[in-house]
Amino acid sequence: MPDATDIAASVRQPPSSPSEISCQAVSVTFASGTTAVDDVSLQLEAGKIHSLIGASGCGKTTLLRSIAGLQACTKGRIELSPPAISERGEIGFVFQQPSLLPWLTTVENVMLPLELLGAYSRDERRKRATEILHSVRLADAADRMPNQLSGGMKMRVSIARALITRPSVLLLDEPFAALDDLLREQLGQLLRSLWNQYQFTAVLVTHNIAESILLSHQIVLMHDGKVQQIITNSLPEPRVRSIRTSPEFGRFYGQVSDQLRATADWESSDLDSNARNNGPQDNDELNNTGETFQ
Ligand SMILES: Nc1ncnc2c1ncn2[C@@H]1O[C@H](COP(=O)(O)OP(=O)(O)OP(=O)(O)O)[C@@H](O)[C@H]1O
Repeated sequence: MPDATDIAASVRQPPSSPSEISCQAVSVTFASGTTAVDDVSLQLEAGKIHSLIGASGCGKTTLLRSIAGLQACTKGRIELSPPAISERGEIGFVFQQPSLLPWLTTVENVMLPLELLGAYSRDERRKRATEILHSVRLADAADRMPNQLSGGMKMRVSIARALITRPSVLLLDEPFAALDDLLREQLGQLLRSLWNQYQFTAVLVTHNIAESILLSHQIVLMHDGKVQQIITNSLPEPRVRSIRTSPEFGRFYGQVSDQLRATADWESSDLDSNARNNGPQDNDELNNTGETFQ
């Protein structure tokens, strides 16, 4: 474990390049006996966005927490190359709840990780936080308290806070699940532009098929703690909104949707057969919202 001086010094270095994440035969079994992750081997390419998608309880969050080092693996190992260490702010984590400290202003919340790491002077921390607030388009809200922010603004602060240490890996656990569909889409596009600007490897847990296709380069489908399928998403860049109406998007949508349905607990006839057969381009509602798997 690096000491405090090493940590502060390392944060002052230029940000490291994005890390590749290698999960080798990883299993996580809790004391209750539940095996949440079951012999998962996975290679997540550096500098790309990867989605983990699958039904509720299939082990997505547990795998994400294991990558972050927040959850020990019972078997197997996870390697990040170049290495990234949470304690040095090299792995950013965005939770579903923004959980900002209510007694700090927006900019102070964003500065907090640097403060905890003892990195930079207070002025430099504020300068860096202000720059990131610009990137998430919240510069005007720097001095507001969290209770003066909307849900979407709070999430943008939470993302800014995760990026302030310039992590080489950004892990996001259903960050947009509590937001309405339009906001969700806007924040997805913001995540894409931040990824362009800051160049990290991202792993995004989501229940939303359209979101996983629009945002990520690789879609990892999980079922019962296992990786069921890995889909490389070759949709062109940039991922502008109009891609949602392209035949390629529809094909990927059908592929992910069919695979998830094949292992879902409920009958596929409970869902809109039009969406299943034709993908989202022929379905106004899906075009607007994206189908979610719970
Ligand atoms: N700390 C824990 N102790 C015991 N069991 C746990 C713990 N955390 C998760 N589990 C169990 O492990 C399994 C996988 O949970 P996990 O949260 O990883 O799934 P998930 O795919 O992220 O689900 P969701 O989409 O609903 O968030 C579930 O059966 C869950 O109940």
